[in-house]
Parts: sequence; C-alpha cells; structure tokens
Amino acid sequence: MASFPTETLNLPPPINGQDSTSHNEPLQNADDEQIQPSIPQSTDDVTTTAAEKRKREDVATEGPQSESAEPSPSPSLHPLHKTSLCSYFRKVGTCCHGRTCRYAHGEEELRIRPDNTWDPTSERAKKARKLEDGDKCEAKEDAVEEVMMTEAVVDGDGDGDQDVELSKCLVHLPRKWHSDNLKKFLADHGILYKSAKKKKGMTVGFVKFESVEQLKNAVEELEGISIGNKTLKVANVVPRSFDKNIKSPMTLSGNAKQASESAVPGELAEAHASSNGHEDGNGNDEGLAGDGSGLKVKSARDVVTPLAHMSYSDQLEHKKNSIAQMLKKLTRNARKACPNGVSLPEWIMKSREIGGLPCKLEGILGSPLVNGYRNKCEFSVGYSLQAKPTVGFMLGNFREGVTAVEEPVDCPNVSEIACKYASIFQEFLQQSDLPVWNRFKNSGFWRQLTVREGRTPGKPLDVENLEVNISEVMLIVQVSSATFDDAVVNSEFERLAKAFAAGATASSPSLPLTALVIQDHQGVSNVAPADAPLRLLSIPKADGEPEESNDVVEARIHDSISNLRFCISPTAFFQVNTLAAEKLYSLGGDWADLGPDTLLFDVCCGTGTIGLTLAHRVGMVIGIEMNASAVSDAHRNAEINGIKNCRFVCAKAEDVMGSLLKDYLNPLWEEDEHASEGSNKEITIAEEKDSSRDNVPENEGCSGQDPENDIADSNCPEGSGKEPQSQLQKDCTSEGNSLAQPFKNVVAIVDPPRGGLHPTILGGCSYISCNPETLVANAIELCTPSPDKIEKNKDNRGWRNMSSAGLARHRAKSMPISKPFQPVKAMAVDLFPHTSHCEMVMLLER
Ligand SMILES: C[S@@+](CC[C@H](N)C(=O)[O-])C[C@H]1O[C@@H](n2cnc3c(N)ncnc32)[C@H](O)[C@@H]1O
Repeated sequence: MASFPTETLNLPPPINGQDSTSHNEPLQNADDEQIQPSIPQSTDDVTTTAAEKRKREDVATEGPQSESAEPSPSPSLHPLHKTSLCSYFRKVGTCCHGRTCRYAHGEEELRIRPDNTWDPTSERAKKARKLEDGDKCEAKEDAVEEVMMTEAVVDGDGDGDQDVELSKCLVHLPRKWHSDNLKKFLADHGILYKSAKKKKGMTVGFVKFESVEQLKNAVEELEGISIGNKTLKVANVVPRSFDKNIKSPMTLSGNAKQASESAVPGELAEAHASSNGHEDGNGNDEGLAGDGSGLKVKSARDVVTPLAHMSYSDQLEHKKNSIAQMLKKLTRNARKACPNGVSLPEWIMKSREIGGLPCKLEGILGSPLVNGYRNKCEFSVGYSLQAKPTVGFMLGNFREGVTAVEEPVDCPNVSEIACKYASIFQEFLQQSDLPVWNRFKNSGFWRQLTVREGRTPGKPLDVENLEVNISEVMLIVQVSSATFDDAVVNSEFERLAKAFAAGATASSPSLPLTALVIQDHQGVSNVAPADAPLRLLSIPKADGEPEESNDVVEARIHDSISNLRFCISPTAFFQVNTLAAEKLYSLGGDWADLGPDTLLFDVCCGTGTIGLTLAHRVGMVIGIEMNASAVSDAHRNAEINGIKNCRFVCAKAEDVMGSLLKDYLNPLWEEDEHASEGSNKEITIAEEKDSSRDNVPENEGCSGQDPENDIADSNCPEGSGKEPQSQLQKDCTSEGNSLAQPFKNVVAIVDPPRGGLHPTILGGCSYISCNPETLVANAIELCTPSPDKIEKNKDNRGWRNMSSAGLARHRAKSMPISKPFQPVKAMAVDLFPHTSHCEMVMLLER
C-alpha cells in the first residue's frame, strides 16, 4: 500500500486554526493506523475494555458545554482514536471490528481531535461551519453600511448637493422588491418622502425626502426594523458633487506615488491614502479609509489586489493552504456520494493518511513576474465617489448598491502601460459630449476600456523595465450606441482615436498602439457576448492623418509562449499572465505522460495555446473551443508556427466530445475493448477563485462568456466536429498519427471557464484539468464510483441553492456507468499574484 508521508506534502500550518482535517495529525504510518481491512481482526480484550472505557468517557463528556473541556485520551489510546467516523459503519450500519474499531461508530462515539476540530464529515463539523459562515455573513452585513456608496442614482432635479443631503439608502431590503414594494413599505410605516426607488435584484433602495424633518423621522422610524431575517440599515448616499474643472489626479506615468503626490487636495486624496495605508504590511484594518463624508470605503487596490499587503511568499503559503482545503472537499464529497453497497475507492481510504487530501499536493509554483504581470486589463467606466467620470475598478458589488469606480492607483497587478491608457481615456471622458454608463439607469454611452498587450517572441525579458517588453497593444472600448445619433458618435470616435494616438506619442517612452476596436454592447452587465459587434477604428499618425483604411489593418495582437507565436483577436481568451501560463502548460504536459502514441484533447482550447505548445510531444492534438474567433486564431497559430498535427473544432465541448471520442477511439476498441482502460488521463487545470466575482477587475481565467448562450455552430468557421469519420481522417493526415496508426494513450487537458464543464463531457474519457472549485466539482463526478443502477435525475429543483460540491454529488448519481478516475497528484500554480485567485493542475487517472 503506498503511503504519503506528511513531510512530503509541504503543507503550511493551519491558518487561524481553521484547518479542520489536521494534516499534521500523527497518522501517516499506514501500517500503524490500519484503514478498515476487509478481513476481521482478532478481538483484543484489553483494547475492547479500553475502547469501552473511552466510549463511556466520551458519552459523559459530550454536549455543547463539554466540547472545549474534552479530557485527554487515555495514554494507551492513540490520540486520534475515534476522532474520525468509520465509513463502513456509516454505509452499512455495521463494521467487522465492532467495538475495537479505531473509528467512531456514529456521531455519539466521535471524539474531538487534538487540534480542537471535529471530523469534517460529521454533523458537529457541519454545525460549526454553519455557525462560522453565519458569523462571516453578519460581519459582512455590518460592513455594508460602512462601504455604502453609489453613483448618481437619485434623479437630480437641479438641487445639486441638496439632492444628496436629503437622500438616504435603505440597506438589506429583499432582493425581489421593486420600487412599488418599497413605496408600500414606507407608507405602511407612515414615512413621508419625495421619491423612492428600488431595483429588483439589488439589496438597497434609495429614498429622497422633502425636508430635513422628513429625513430625520424616517431614520428614527426605519433604522433597525426587521424585514424577514434581516435588519434594515439606513446609510448615506454617495457621491458628493464633482467639480468638472478639476483635472484627473492620475499622472501619465501611471506611477502610484506620483499619482498620489499630484492628487488635488480635497479630491481623491483620501482614496490614495487608503492604498498607502497598507504599506506598513498591516492588513487588519481591511484597508478601510474615509472618503471625507464620514463613510468608510475601500480603495481600488484593496478590492482588486486584496493580498497585496502580504509578502509574496506569504501569499503563496496562503494560496497553497486554501487549495489544500479545496482539495479536501473532493475527498469529503466523493465519500458522501459513494453509492450504498459500493466500496469506497482506495484513494479515499488512503486520504486519512494525508490529512484528508485526495492525493498529494505537490506544492505551489510562483509567478515569474509578481508586479505588473497582467497582459489584459478591463477598466470599468463610471463615476468616482466624487461623481467624476472615471476609468478604473468598481469598488464593490452592484447588487449592494456599490457602483463607484476608482482609478487603478497602486494596484500592483496592473501594468504601467494599462494605467497610462486608462488615464488617457479618463482625460478624454472629462471632455466628451457623450455620457458615461450609469449602471442603475442602464443608460449612457462609454462603458469599458480593455487594454491587451503582446510581446515579440525570442526577446529576452527585461524584468527591470517591463514596459520595453511590450511590442503591441490593442485597445477595446465598449460603448452602448443604440440611442445616440450616428454623426455625433462617429465624430466622438474620431476624437477618441486622436486622443489615444496623441497620448501614446506624448508618453515617454511612447506607447505601442497596434489596434483600436469599438465593441457595441447594449446589455445590463459589461460582459458582452462573443458576437457583440466590433468596429475597427483607424489610428491617426502623429501628424494627425489617418494611418490606413479599416480593411487593411487587422484587429489582432501577438504574444509568445514557449517560443511559439500566438495571434490573439479582440474577444479571444488568452491567459492574463503569459510567463506563469508557460509554467502551467508545461507542468500539465509533463504530468500527462505524453508521447508519439498520444492523442491529446485540448478541451476549451481558446487560441490553441495548450495543444500547440505540447503538439511536438504527441501524435495528434484535437482542440475544442466554442468561440469562433478563438478557433480561427488557433488555426492561424498552428499555421504561423508550422504545426501540422493539430485539428481545431468550433463547438461546445459537451456537444462534440462524445462523437469525437467515438470516431477516434473506435478502431482501438475494435482491436481490444480494454485498450483505452488504464491509459486514459485527465489533467484538470483549475483556477481557484473568490466567490465575490464582482470585485474582480475582469477575466482572470476565462472569457466570462456564458457558455450556454454564445456561438451557434453555424457561426463557426470550422466544422462542428460532427463530420463523418472520413472527414476526420482527412483532417489529420499530417506528419503525426492518424486513425490508420491508432493512439495508445488518450489524454484530455481540460481548461474550462469559471463555471466548469458540462457534465456530459465528463463521462467520456480520462482527463487532466484547471479552476479549484469547479475542478473539485468536476472531479467529484469523475472520481465517484458509479452506482449499480443509474438514477434518473428527475428532481433538480433547488439546484440554485446547492453548493457546487452538492450539485456535483447530485449529478454523480446520474453519470453514465464507468470506471471512476482517481486523483493522482495536484499542484497549485499562481497566475494571479496579489489576488486570491490561483490555478491548479490535477492529474486524474484510471
Ligand atoms: C479558461 S479559458 C482557456 C483557454 C485556453 N485553454 C488557454 O489556456 O488559453 C476557457 C475557454 O473555454 C471556452 N469555452 C467555454 N465553454 C465552453 C464549452 N462549453 N465548450 C468549448 N469551449 C468552451 C471559452 O470560450 C474559453 O476560450
């Protein structure tokens, strides 16, 4: 039996004592702590007596009041005796060891662990987790009042500042309420007011009063009232008024220090101060700072790079620890989902030896670049706390009424070039005749600026001066043009192109500007569908003349990974940290055990990066991707790099995976129906994420597109993947393997979007994959043994309220019967320094 000594896990100590499965428990020695052998052991009278005594002690000391006063175990017993539930007993209600079993037979026998935690699968642990989550929620709710701020949501009637002074936000209202519900609620409580507004989906409403008296009465009456299980809070309305004549405090250098030095007194000074507040490394105050109105607000730096106050080595330790916690979920949930009457897989049994982990966590790879590493930044356009049109990051969650946007000052993940372009655009907006987007009213014109950067392959990296590494820049400006006059719009675009060109030239050194694209999008959120109309603008030359006609210039930039050149179109996904992505892909390749006999599926391949960088190590690559322009980039990338053993299919993976597998593997199955068994691997590359996505600046890990609603097959430049086999054979008659020369090894590298993969892909073959939470959910489905009979998932009601792991357990019951995968090893790779996100590679085999 393979053992996994704890030393090799290289796990950090528990943070805040939260490590519930105590990886440091002295249980490594598999021979010493035998895991439920199938042959009954002889009963040892002495042990029985001790166990009975122990049990009596346990029963006597149980109950809430005794939990902390747990007596130390008898010296003759292992300190972990009965601190974990017996899975055999749980499944079948009996266990061959009877009372001598070292594991607890039921909750009553369970003892608290030496580190003061309960077996994470026990009811007590669940209760503790719930209480803890409740505390966190309460703390968050209390904080809401502190960070309350909104853009100009109260309709102005010309009173300017008075509008704001006579207005209040009501916080913790039911999401389903709209304005009428709010008005009725106010009337029921006898509140007099001028206007009341509430948008469905938000937890805040806005009330304007006629007089200070009305306002005072309302505050007295409403503050603290219970609505459902929430307590109503009354908060101030932000922003305060902004003087249009005051220029942006952000300097063209984008340098945070210079920016805060140049801040105009009384303007954004406090916001900058809050960023600097973290420089002492003390993150205890959560970076809250005043905005001058008595409210406490977070800075863009706090929101976008919440770990920036920690040293990078501490960040890596922190991420590795949270990945370990995430992995333990896989063990717990696969154990729970294991069907009755089916033995637990060996990896679950062995997990006890490695602190509950499903497999060895090999450690964490750091990012080669820690600052300014992002090659793509999406800046929102909105109002700052002072109501100034601003290009930067939103300070919070729209549902909670936070729409304020602050400049990307002192955000260490943002590149200097991106900061400079944000600043140029912000300057332009101050003078523009067209309005910035108002999220509350869903109206306005300017919505978002995306800055994408590319590098030339083969050039050694200058780490001291990152800007010089960037040779190409694409700017994508998102607008909502539907209600605006074409002539006005066109003239604004012309001015915009001039402003960018002039700003780029004036900067020192001058900034690359390769393509300027307008994306027209009418939707409520800034996440545009992949087919949102794009328009390429001409970039004027320095002397003011337009450079080329639209037909000649292409909206594409290039970057390089592993010395290959990649062409990237405006909406195609490309990892935002190119150098760290290179590490991630090569790790995936190393683990996948690739060779000339390997057929590699690059599932969710984007521009083909994973498949193309590994193509020289396999017989053939098949990339599957639903975004048509990414697929066309992938084709072009294969071509410009002279790679011939790749094929790219434009389709949803769940629609074509089954038929592709059938087409490519059938010849194998005909020869030997077990040929594919044991040689299949899945490598999952997963991104760990924070649940509060709204705070994240933009696509860290995926395009943000809704996989269900995007491109139809008919839009695809290439085949849908449903071609007859003869067509497939024709496609892969390159130097690599073809169907005539069967592949002995099938590997899928799965790099899904944030939402994970559609479950129907998972039943097909073995995989490698990357997003810790969705990976864990997918892995639960892949690694849980099949039941004897598949259940039809008739009742899917309530799935919205389920955790991703709960949903995966539910789905696992209806997966096609197949041999389960087993987790072999995992490694975290940090692509996102200073944020809480992290990628993970996991090898699953069967
Ligand atoms: C995280 S990105 C990874 C891209 C690529 N592997 C890379 O590293 O550059 C996920 C990709 O999956 C694509 N995608 C999302 N859902 C999909 C689906 N159901 N089928 C195929 N592709 C999908 C997205 O368009 C996006 O390009």
